[in-house]
Amino acid sequence: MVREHCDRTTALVNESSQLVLAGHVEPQDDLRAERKRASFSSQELAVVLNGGTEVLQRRSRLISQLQSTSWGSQAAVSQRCFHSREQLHVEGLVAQTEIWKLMQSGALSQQDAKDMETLLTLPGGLTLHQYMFIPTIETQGDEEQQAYWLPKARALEITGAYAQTEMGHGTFVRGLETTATYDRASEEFIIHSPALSSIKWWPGGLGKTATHCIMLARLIINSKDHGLHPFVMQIRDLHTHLPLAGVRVGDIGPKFGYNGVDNGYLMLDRVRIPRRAMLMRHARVTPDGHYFPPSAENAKATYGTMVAIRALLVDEAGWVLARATTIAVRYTAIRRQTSERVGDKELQVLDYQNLAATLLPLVASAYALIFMGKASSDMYKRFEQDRDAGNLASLPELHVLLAGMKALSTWTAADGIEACRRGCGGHGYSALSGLPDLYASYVQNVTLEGDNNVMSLQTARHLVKSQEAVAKGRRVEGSAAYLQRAEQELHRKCSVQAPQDWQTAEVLDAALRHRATYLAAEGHKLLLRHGGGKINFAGPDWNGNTVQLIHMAQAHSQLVLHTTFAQSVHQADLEPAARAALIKLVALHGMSLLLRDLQDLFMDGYLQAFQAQMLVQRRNELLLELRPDAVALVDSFGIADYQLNSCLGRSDGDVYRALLEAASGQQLNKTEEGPAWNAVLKPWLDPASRQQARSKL
Ligand SMILES: CCCCCCCCCCCCCCCCCC(=O)SCCNC(=O)CCNC(=O)[C@H](O)C(C)(C)COP(=O)(O)OP(=O)(O)OC[C@H]1O[C@@H](n2cnc3c(N)ncnc32)[C@H](O)[C@@H]1OP(=O)(O)O
Ligand SMILES: Cc1cc2nc3c(=O)[nH]c(=O)nc-3n(C[C@H](O)[C@H](O)[C@H](O)COP(=O)(O)OP(=O)(O)OC[C@H]3O[C@@H](n4cnc5c(N)ncnc54)[C@H](O)[C@@H]3O)c2cc1C
Repeated sequence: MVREHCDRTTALVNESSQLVLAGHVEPQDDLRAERKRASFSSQELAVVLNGGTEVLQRRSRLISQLQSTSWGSQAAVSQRCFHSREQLHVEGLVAQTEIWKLMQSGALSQQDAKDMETLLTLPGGLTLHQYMFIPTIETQGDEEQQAYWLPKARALEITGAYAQTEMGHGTFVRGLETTATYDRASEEFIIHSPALSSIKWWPGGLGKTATHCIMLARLIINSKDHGLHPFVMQIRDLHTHLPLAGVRVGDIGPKFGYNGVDNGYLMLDRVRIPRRAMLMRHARVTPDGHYFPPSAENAKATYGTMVAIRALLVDEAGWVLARATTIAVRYTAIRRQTSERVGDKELQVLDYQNLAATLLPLVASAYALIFMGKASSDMYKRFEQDRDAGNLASLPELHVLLAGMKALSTWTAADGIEACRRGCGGHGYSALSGLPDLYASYVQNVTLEGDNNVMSLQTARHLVKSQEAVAKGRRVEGSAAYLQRAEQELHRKCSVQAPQDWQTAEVLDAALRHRATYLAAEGHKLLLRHGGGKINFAGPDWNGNTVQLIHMAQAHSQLVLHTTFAQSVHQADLEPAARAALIKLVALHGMSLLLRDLQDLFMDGYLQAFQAQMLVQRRNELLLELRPDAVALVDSFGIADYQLNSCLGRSDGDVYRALLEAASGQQLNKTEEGPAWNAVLKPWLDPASRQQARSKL
């Protein structure tokens, strides 16, 4: 029936094709023309961005494999937006367990399995098992504990969640309330939720999937509180999947998006777990109740899994924004709207300056974040190697860099998806565009794994401390090392004399560096003034100035992001035409960052009005120069139609046919009269039924 309906509508469209206006252009022709006029080869750039031809080939192989399954077929993927929470939950788990099976049989490597899940973009109840439960045991369990838990977790004999956040506290980790009281007589911990606010609330997979969790609880021995520690805790029976005695567990209900995942709650009534359930790589409790705390440099070891995930989130942000911009740029290149006279060729909406000024800087941000993601994961890998050799010296720098970058990257990606959606007009509001779901399931990233404001304030704390160190004549290393020259920097003025000057890397770097230095110096001064010459990192001095401090951290992270982008393009193995386009993109990125907060550069007289006008002029010229490469730039992300799952973003540009087919094929169109006809509409609208009803009165 659905198929018939679809065929009929398509036939109608074909029949009426002789009636089209003279200026009509087929969308596919528009995309073909866009590709023809690009200045570089998107295939070659895609190889560089994705890390080699093998990566791209491997990905297409994985997509073919997915398409040959019932759970990963194109039809299954495109039907997802019509499904209920329960369906999505089961579908997510089917896909994850099937992928797990392939991995265990040796048909997929661990990396293949992760990539397959990314391609499928169907999060499930096992995501936290992979990304937080297993890694926490790997990094915080001792050898014996790893040998006991990891084989079971990897074989999926148990499944885990990461239970840290509680109803009353997510941000303030030190304030969590669940207790783990040691009972020396039985050599057990008693895990208990002492208040409503202490109920674990939010952990992914905890609601209906997990049999176990990493339980973050305060360790109490002989009434002494030793603060937060991780425990591996069983919550469900392995035969029946029912909660164990003393455990109340469930799903927290529908969310803004991400609804296939069973984020859960967990309430514990004095549940006993063995002493060796406490992960003891860093801190230990002996059978007779002696506590050995972690060494000073491992003091923040309990926070380790969060740092790892923040690195992943930075890596993910650029690719998510790449998906959104691919959809929006391709669509706005085929979408034509308005001509002076009816019947003339209408303009591609991407040629309106307002759209180019929205979308092209977002394309630049996606590139910047992809390069930043690579740099962050390289940095994290180096830290892992050092950590495994017992050296944690790089953790403080890694934490402050990733905290600020997690905030900047997820804010940029989330806001960018929504801007892409709006840029697509009415069709952007349709779920068939792929953008509403992408936004709804992505925007959580500005909150989870450390709310972005809070993360920015961690970076701000470090910047203020660095300013303090410089003032006291101490050296500052790492990403804030530029503050070493704050004194000289604050006397500098912008050197721009002509619009073209804004294009040079030195000028843009200098302006972004000046802005970050100025804001750090101002933030430092502000806190000194409020503290009467002393800096307080808590209390009213700090809490009453967080707007300025967050802004300061953002300026710092933007500087790091931009310089990493510029350096990465400089070092990348690119053909000359692609390099030329990317150099322009780097410039657009820097200019867009400056234009967003231009007032900062006026505050201390760094910039003059004529220089600001030149910046706007040069940015506008750059939009025109980059416009012919817009489609090639998004094609270069190399994102397959399968993964885009969007009627608007499809690579052949056949958008309108795709919309019609997807709309007419859906469940609500299963019957011509619609599901409400018989019971609801018919008694009102059908004259015979009305007559019958009246005669019964
Ligand atoms: C194509 C690629 C795509 C790949 C696909 C990948 C897809 C990704 C998939 C990922 C799936 C995972 C989904 C994740 C789901 C969400 C899970 C959660 O939310 S779980 C729940 C997540 N929950 C959260 O994130 C909670 C957020 N809250 C917190 O993290 C903390 O409470 C706090 C950091 C805000 C404060 O902590 P507090 O203890 O009060 O600390 P103070 O402020 O007093 O500062 C004292 C000192 O400590 C220092 N320091 C601090 N942290 C760290 C660290 N980590 N380390 C080192 N140091 C650290 C700090 O710098 C300072 O140093 P100094 O200045 O003295 O030298
Ligand atoms: C989809 C999703 C999945 C999640 N998955 C997990 C999981 O698997 N495991 C888990 O343990 N947790 C999980 N969480 C919880 C998540 O980590 C927390 O929601 C997050 O850390 C924010 O904490 P909160 O909710 O307490 O926000 P709050 O801290 O209550 O934030 C409320 C507001 O107050 C502001 N604020 C709070 N403190 C400060 C401060 N010190 N300074 C300035 N502003 C402040 C914030 O910026 C925010 O605007 C998940 C959350 C979501 C949304």
